[in-house]
Amino acid sequence: MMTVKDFETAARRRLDPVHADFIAGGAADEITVRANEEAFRRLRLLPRVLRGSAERSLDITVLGGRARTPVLLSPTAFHKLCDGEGELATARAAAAAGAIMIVSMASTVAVEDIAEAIRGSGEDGAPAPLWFQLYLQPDLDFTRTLVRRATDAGCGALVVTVDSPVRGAHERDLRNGFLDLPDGLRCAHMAEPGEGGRVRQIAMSPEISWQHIDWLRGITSLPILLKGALHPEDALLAVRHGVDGLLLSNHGGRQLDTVPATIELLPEIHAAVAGRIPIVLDGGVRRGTDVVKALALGASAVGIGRPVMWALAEGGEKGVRRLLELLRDEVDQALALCGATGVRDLTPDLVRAPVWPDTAGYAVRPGGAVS
Ligand SMILES: Cc1cc2nc3c(=O)[nH]c(=O)nc-3n(C[C@H](O)[C@H](O)[C@H](O)COP(=O)(O)O)c2cc1C
Ligand SMILES: O=C(O)C(=O)c1ccccc1
Repeated sequence: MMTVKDFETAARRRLDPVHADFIAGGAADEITVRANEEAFRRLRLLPRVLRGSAERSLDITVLGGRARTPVLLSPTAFHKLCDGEGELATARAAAAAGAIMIVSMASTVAVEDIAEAIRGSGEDGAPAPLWFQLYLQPDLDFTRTLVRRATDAGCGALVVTVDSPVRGAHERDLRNGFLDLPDGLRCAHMAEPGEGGRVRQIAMSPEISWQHIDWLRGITSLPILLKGALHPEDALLAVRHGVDGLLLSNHGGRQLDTVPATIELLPEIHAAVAGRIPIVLDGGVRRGTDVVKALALGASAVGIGRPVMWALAEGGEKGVRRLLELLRDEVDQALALCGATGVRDLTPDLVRAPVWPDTAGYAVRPGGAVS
């Protein structure tokens, strides 16, 4: 396994095709799924030379969380579809790599058990942080309980997904009839306590509004990241509502199809928040050079979704370890070739974009410069 692509190919061979489609698929025509990767490919790196970059560090600190790599694990549902150990395997691999892992609300292992599995396993006895992803539920008492569970388990931040007032139209799943988890698997956070307890469905609720963010702000002192706000006006509103960070994400093209690639939106969002809160970006990150481009354009870290699922399917905990290691090596090599010693040296002038409008008819503006 030398590249992320190798994991994708290997996972396809191992997974039930219905599950492979669930992972790879997106909404409707999957235009945004493809756009995320294509947009990274269109950008070009313009390196500096002779800057003496022998000593390099990939360490980052974001929202008080320290990690040994700028690549974090975006929240993805149902890891037990890929490996019997599910999220326990993923979390062990993330801890070994010093990577931040965002536990999905739709995980097949409970956050308490995930936290327990990595306790004391980091290099200095402290693994990189776990964050918890939340779909705000109209049942606020239930939501409050989940927030408390994540907090008590030691999670360092809450990631609130706001791009899902309704579920995206996953046409592959509809055609395949993949509507529910196989027997024996369940969403650990949605089960009522006790054997044979009722398992709730995660509600995607169109009634969720900024008032709910204010409510959440009032019940927790954990940092809150908003995941899935794409419009610069919403980024500004996030700052005004006391949100601590943005996870700039189009859900890997799984919600509204035809939204822009996240890397194309980054300069605009970066300009809008003007350094007041950190931005993490996900969507289409497959190479170390993608990571470097996103960091250069203002992201504090990047997330990966599908690659983690593929690596888990290919080789369980070991697979995810290898994935994180290879991405780390690629980022390190790209840093060296850019004449950078760390994330701080990555600046927007290192990224060049076509100046002509792309086929969608809008211009890419690296660094937020108005063209
Ligand atoms: C199989 C799968 C499950 C996902 N589950 C969740 C989820 O439970 N919550 C969430 O906020 N995002 C979820 N996402 C979106 C990811 O967090 C992330 O935004 C996206 O996968 C990033 O794009 P990438 O797959 O191109 O790296 C999921 C994505 C995939 C592929
Ligand atoms: O598939 C997804 O992208 C996703 O976010 C999700 C949410 C809840 C359950 C399963 C998947």
